Amino acid sequence: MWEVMNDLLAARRHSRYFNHTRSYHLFTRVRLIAWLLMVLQSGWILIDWLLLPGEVSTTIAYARLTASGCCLLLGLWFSHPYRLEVSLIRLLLLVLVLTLFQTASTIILEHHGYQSTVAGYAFFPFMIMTMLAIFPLTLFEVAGFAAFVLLVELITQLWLGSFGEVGALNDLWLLAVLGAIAGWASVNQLNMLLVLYRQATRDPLTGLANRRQVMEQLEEDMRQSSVSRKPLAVMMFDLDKFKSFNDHYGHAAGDIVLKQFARILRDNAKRKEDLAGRFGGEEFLLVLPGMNVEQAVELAESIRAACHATRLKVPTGDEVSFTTSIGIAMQQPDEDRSGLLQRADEALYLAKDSGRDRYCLAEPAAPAAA
Ligand SMILES: Nc1nc2c(ncn2[C@@H]2O[C@H](COP(=O)(O)OP(=O)(O)OP(=O)(O)O)[C@@H](O)[C@H]2O)c(=O)[nH]1
Repeated sequence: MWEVMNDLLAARRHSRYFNHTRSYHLFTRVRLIAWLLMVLQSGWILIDWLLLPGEVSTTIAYARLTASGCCLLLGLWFSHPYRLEVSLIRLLLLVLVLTLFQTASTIILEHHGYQSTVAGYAFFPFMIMTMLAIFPLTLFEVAGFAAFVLLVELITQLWLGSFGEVGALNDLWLLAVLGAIAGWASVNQLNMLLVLYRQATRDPLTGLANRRQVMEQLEEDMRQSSVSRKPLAVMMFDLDKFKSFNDHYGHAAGDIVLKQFARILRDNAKRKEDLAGRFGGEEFLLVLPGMNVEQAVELAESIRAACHATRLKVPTGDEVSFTTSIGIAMQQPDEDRSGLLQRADEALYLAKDSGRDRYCLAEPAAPAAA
C-alpha cells in the first residue's frame, strides 16, 4: 500500500522502463493538444472579429497567431518520446504558452475596457486547469502545474484590482476545485497506467520483468550502448538441479526458492539502469547497461555466493539451500540481440558442464568470415 502511495506521489521510484511508457503517453497527448489548440487559437480570430471592434480584434489576432505558432512548433518538436524530463518540459511549455496568451489577452482587453468578459476569454484559466486531467502525472507534478495556474490567476486579479470581490473569489475557488478534480483524474490515470504496466510486463510469481519486457528492453539498451559506445553485459542464470529439487521438496518449495532468487537478483543489481527478468521457468536474465567485464564478474560472483549461502524453510519443514550457474556475455560491436543471448547461453552451459554453482564468461564472437 505504502509502495503504491509512493509511486503516485513522485516519480523517484519509477523504473526507467515505466518512465519510458509514461513519457510516451505524455508526448503523444501534448502533441495532440498542441495541434488542437493551434487550430482553435487561429480559428477563434473569426469570432473575435465578430464580437470585438477592429482595433482590439487585430491586436488580439497577433497574440493568437503567436500562441498558435508556438503550439505548431510544440507539435512539430520531435524529441525522443521516451525521455520523461523532455516530455514534462513539453507539457510545461504548453501550459506556459496558454497562460502567456491568457495574460496577454487580459492586458489587451483591459486596456480597451473589456475586462475579459468577451466570449472565449473568461474560461481560459479553467480550460488550462481542466486540461491537466488528461495527463498521467504524479501528485507532486500535478500539484505544481495546478499551483502555477492558480498563481497566474491570483496575480491577474491583483493586477486588475478585482481580488477580494465576490466574483473573483468565486473564480479562485472554482479554479481550486477544478484543480483538485483534475489532479485526482491525473493521478488516477497514473495509477491505471502503473497497474496495466505491471500486469503486462511483470512475472506474477517473482515480480521481476517478464520475458517480453526483457527482450524489448535488451534491444533498446543494446542500441543505446552501440551509439554511446558504452559496455553492456548480460547474465543468464539457471538454478541447479531444480527438477530434482521440485521432485524432492514439492512445487511450492520450488516457488519459494524462485522468489528468494528474484530477491537476491534485485538486491544485487540495484542500479536504476539494471533490469532483472525471468526468462523462462527457472531461467533468469540480468541486463546491465554500462557495466564492464570486471564489474560484471564481480556481480556474478556476489550473486552466486549469496545463493550458495542462503538457507530457506520450505513447507515440508526442511531447511534447504540452492545454487545457480551463470553465463556472462559482453556486447560485441555489431552484435545483435540473439547473438548476445546465444553466447550468454553457451557460457551458462559451460558453467553447468564444469560442475554448476559457478559463472563462466563467454568468448567474444568470432569475426565473420570474409
Ligand atoms: N516450482 C517451480 N518449478 C518450476 C517453475 N518453472 C519451471 N519449473 C521447474 O524447473 C525445472 C527445470 O529443470 P531442468 O531445466 O530440467 O533442469 P535442472 O533440473 O534444473 O537441471 P540443470 O539445469 O541441469 O541443473 C522443471 O522441473 C520445471 O518443472 C515454477 O514456476 N515453479
